[in-house]
This record gives sequence, C-alpha cells and structure tokens, in this order.
Amino acid sequence: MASFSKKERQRSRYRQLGLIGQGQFGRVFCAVHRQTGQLVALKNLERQRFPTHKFLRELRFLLTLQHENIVTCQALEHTATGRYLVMDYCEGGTLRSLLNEDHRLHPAQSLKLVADMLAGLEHAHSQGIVHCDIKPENILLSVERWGWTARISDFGIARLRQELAESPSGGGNTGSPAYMAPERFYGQYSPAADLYSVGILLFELLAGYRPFSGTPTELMSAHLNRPLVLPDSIPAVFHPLLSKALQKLAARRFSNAGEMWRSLVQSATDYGLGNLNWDGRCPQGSLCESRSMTISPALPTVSPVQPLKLLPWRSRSVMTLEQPTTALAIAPSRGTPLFQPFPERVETYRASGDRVSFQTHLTEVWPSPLADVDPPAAVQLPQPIRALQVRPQGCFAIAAQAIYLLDVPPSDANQPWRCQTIAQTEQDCLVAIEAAGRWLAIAAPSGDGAAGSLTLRSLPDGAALGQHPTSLWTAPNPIPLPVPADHRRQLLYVAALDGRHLVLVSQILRGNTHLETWLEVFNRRGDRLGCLTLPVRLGHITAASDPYRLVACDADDPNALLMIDLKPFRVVRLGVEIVPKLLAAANWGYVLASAAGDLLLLDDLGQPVGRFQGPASPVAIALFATTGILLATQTEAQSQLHLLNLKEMDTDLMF
Ligand SMILES: Nc1ncnc2c1ncn2[C@@H]1O[C@H](COP(=O)(O)OP(=O)(O)OP(=O)(O)O)[C@@H](O)[C@H]1O
Repeated sequence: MASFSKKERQRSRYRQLGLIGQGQFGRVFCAVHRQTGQLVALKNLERQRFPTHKFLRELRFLLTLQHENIVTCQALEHTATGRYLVMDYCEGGTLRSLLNEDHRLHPAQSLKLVADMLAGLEHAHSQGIVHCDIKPENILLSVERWGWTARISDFGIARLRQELAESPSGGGNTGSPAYMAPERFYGQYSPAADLYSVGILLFELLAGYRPFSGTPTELMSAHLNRPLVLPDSIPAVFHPLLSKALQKLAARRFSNAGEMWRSLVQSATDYGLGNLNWDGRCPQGSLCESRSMTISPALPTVSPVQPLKLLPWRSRSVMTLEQPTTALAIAPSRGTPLFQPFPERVETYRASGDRVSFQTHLTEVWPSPLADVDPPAAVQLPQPIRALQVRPQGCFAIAAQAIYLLDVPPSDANQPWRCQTIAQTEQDCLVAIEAAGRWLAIAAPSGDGAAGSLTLRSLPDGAALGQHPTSLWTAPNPIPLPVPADHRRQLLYVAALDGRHLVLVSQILRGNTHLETWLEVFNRRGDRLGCLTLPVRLGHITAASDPYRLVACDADDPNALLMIDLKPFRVVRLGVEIVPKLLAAANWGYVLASAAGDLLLLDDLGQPVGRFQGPASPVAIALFATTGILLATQTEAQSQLHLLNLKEMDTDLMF
C-alpha cells in the first residue's frame, strides 16, 4: 500500500490510516491528527501534476467556502516532500460508489441528498463560485444516523462568476459530458449550469439511469437537442421540477439553487414525504442560508435492487438435542488438512446455560444423525455461558462476569475435563481473546454504569495457564474508559483486530438519548490509538475475517447492514432482505439469519449471493472450514442442530 515516505511521516502532524483514493493530481489519504485525534482527508497535490497557480486557485475557493454541504479545507500541510490540502473527511465514500452498489436508495434519501447539494451550491453561488463539475464522483457522503449527508467536493475546475462575466466563453469545456448543461459545450458557465447537473443527478437517483447516454459527441447532441423524456418510474409530482431543471435554455431553469430547493421540498411534500423534517435554517442572514434536512426514523435507507429468489434448503443433517443451545463454537478438527473446504469430522463445543459439552461428529453420514466418534465430554460451570471462543489453549467459555478455560477434552472418557477460572469481574463484561490466544481484553462498565475500564492481560499457553492462581487474572490496573461529563457509555462490543490491536465499540448517551457510537482502537499495551465516531446506533456487531473490518446491524433500520472499515475509515450501508437476528463472518463473506429462519449469504463486498428458507428460530451459528455451517435452533417444541455444506447449495459463490 502506498504510504508517506519516512521523512514525510516524521514531519507530518497527521498519522495516516490508509490510502483512500487517487485523483488525477495525487493521492488522498485518510489520516488522524496526532494531538486532537480528528479524522481528516489529506489530498496530496503533486507539484509536477498540479502547478502552483492551480493549487493556489483551488485553495482560494476552498478557503472561501465553509458550509456543511461542502467538503471544506481546514488547513494546508507542507512536509519535506509534499503539500497537502487538509480536508473534512467523508467516511461514506462518493455518491458514485453508492449508485454502483446493487441497492436502491429510498426516494426520501435521494431527495435529501439532492437537497443537500442544492444547499451547498446555494452557498457557493452566493460567494460567486460556480462549481462546473457536479457529478456523483464529486459528491462525498458523511454517514448519518438515518442515511447520509451529501457534501460537494473537488472545486478543481470551479470558476468565479466574475471571471465568467469578463470572458463569457473563455472557460473551455472541461467537465463530464453526461452531466453538462447544453451551454457548457460552448464553454459557457453559470450557476444555472450547476443546477442542470443537479437535475441530471436527481433524474438518475429517481430513475436508476441518466436521461442521456452515449459517446461524448452523442451526449453533446442529446443535451443540446434531444427532448427530455421523463419515465413513469419517476413519480409524476417530480416531473415539473425535472422539466424546469433540465431546460435547454439556461434562462428557463430555476433562477437560483434556493428556488430549486423550495420546489424540491414542495414536490416531496406532495409525494407524501411530509414526515421528512425539511429544516430550512438561516443562521447568518439570507445570503448564507443553510438548509439541512433530516429523515424520519420510520423510513428505510436502502433496499436491494433485485430480491434474491429462495433456493432449496439442503440441510445435511439434523440432530435433536435435549437442552437448548446458548452458544456454539467449532474447533479446527485435528488431522484435517488446513484448506479442505468441508472436513470429514467436526468438533463442536456447545453451551446450554451453565453446561458446556464437546462432541466430534462425522460430517459425511447423510441422512442419518451425526455420528459420535471421539468420546463426548461435558462440564458444569458456575455461571451461564454467553459465548465460546476456541483458541490453541482450549475453549474459553465466557459468562457475564467470568471467563473459564476448558482444556482440550481428554481422549480417555474416564478422565475429567479440566476447567479453570481465568477472570472474574464485578460487572457484566465484554471479552475479546486474540486469535492465537496470546492475550485477552476485558471491558467492564464502572460501578455507576457511566464510564468503564479496559483490562488487558497476556495469556500463557495452556500448560502454563494451569499453574497460575486465579488472582493473577483479576485486574490490578484497569485502563479507565472515560466519557465527558453528563454522558454515559454503554459498552457494545470488543474484538481483537490483529495480534497487537483491539477495537472497543461503545454507545455514548446523554440521559437515554443516543449521541454517537465510538470505535476506539487500542494497542495491546492499552494505549488508545484513536477514536472513530459514527452517528449511527449499532445493533449486533461482528468482526469480519478481513482485519480491521466490522459488520454491524443498524439499530434504527432493521433491514440495513453496515460494513465498517477502520483503516482507512470507510462505512458502507447495505440494504438486506431480511432482518438479521444472527450474523457470522466467513472468509468469503457473511451469513445472516432471521428469526423466521431466512438465511442470507453476502459476499465479502456485501453483495447477496444466496438466500434459503432454513429452520425457524435460530439461536446460535458457527461457521467452519470454508463451506460448513452449524446452526442451532430453538422452538417451543425442540432444540436442533443443523449441519450444512454450502458447496451443496445453489449459491453464486465459487468455492
Ligand atoms: N474529503 C474526502 N473524504 C473522503 N474521501 C475522499 C475525500 N476527498 C477525496 N476522497 C476520495 O479520494 C478519491 C480521489 O479524490 P480526488 O478529489 O483527488 O480525485 P477525483 O475527484 O477522483 O478526481 P480529480 O483528479 O478530478 O480531482 C475520491 O474518489 C474519494 O473516494
């Protein structure tokens, strides 16, 4: 991966989290300010490709423009070998990437994004600046609790209205033909040309395609001469708005962005989206009018474009159990080649309340119940078990206020199954155990429930662990997890990201009101390396097999799933067809299960690749090898364990 040179790194006030893009003038990095922890985008403007006069020009525009719907420039960073614009960071990517996904935005979201763009343009135009290149690639997104905020970026070819007045056709015709107003092909720029581009974008958002397509020459001819055809798929209430925005003659379009904004609000209200909170604020007088809009919590954000058809469910084997399952884990089978897609044997750990059992099953015995080969083992623990994590030392059984380690089960059925208490806490805690079993992290709320603490401990290998007294594992020096005064922290999730880092996810509240979600990264010494914040309220969270990626349900939108990359910070919101109750990550993607038993498979980019109607009421899921799934279900009548081999199902996955 590209990175700063050593010299640059030494001098920069920012620590880079990763490369996020490459424009024609240089690379863009996601970075964090070393002192304040603020997240920024550093846009490297290479001297050879971006001459100083162009650089100063873009900088002049950016410094003039300070608006919530414009990606503003905060500072200039000069290091030994480069110069960077320090920009607001937009973790939601570009509108182009959102449009490219296989998802349809709810019309309310599309309208909100267009309203945001118009608010940003109104500000730019009021400062005498015409953007000249409005297109989805130049609209960046910040993730909000109920959708996104659009922010206009890239004022690289922007023009001052004054310059245009002095030289009305001297601007050249650079830009993107698909979004260019007719007069732009003659080099004429005006605010009305920006509004035409917004009209094309609104058309694209509502219809799913653009009004004109083809080669640049065909596009020019279409923008200039071809009449606009508004399809039935665009609700009729938006037709007058689009017809006016896409007039061939600039003088017939909206006279300014504010007028188009008001027409959009009226059309949205007529369409029945009156429950949108169209909040027209005017903080600094009419010229700097800021218009922001929030979306009602009742509306979904995204939905899949093509619902997947249900594929036949081919459970390999079903086992009826006597007790309900509360947690499930699979050990890598001894003697199984590492990359075998579906092993002959599978060793399962299953918790049922405070009882943990171990069994080995042969997977090929179809359709009869799973066969036992190694002696099963079981142990009663002092507290009910909520999670099981298998590591080289054995299986860690995690209760609300204790962690136990179950040794690898004995091969002789007469031997007892050894178990020891690793840690005990006074409050209900969250636990992460590093993949190789080298350390564990315990996050626990403080006594008053407002803040919390984090305890990190090395874990010796299994043999040495047995010789340590339990007291070694109770925390002598926990790391405080503070919150600002009057705020409250609710711990949601902790996971090891790699051998040296972990992430702690907390919801920050004031009273009972959600403020934001914190994603704090610590190293294994307990140093807090940074904190990423998200306005979204997260539900179920799991770590993906890609390091530094979390996948989470959106607690406010039951059909949305968030893929959160921490390094660099990127958040993608996907619409899913089911309301996930269980979520598990595989090395090829994700498995989601609904309470009704719908099973949805997503690939690693979040695209749906299979959907099955499985058994209802899943309670625990464990993935093994490449294609194996073990699913525990619990109905009033019975508890069952279902074994699947995805290779035998008609998914779009290539195993
Ligand atoms: N402020 C930002 N926050 C988050 N991502 C950004 C930001 N600015 C740019 N990016 C990402 O970096 C990529 C490159 O951006 P950049 O503005 O350099 O180039 P561009 O818009 O693709 O083209 P151009 O070379 O015409 O400017 C963008 O596509 C976007 O994904």
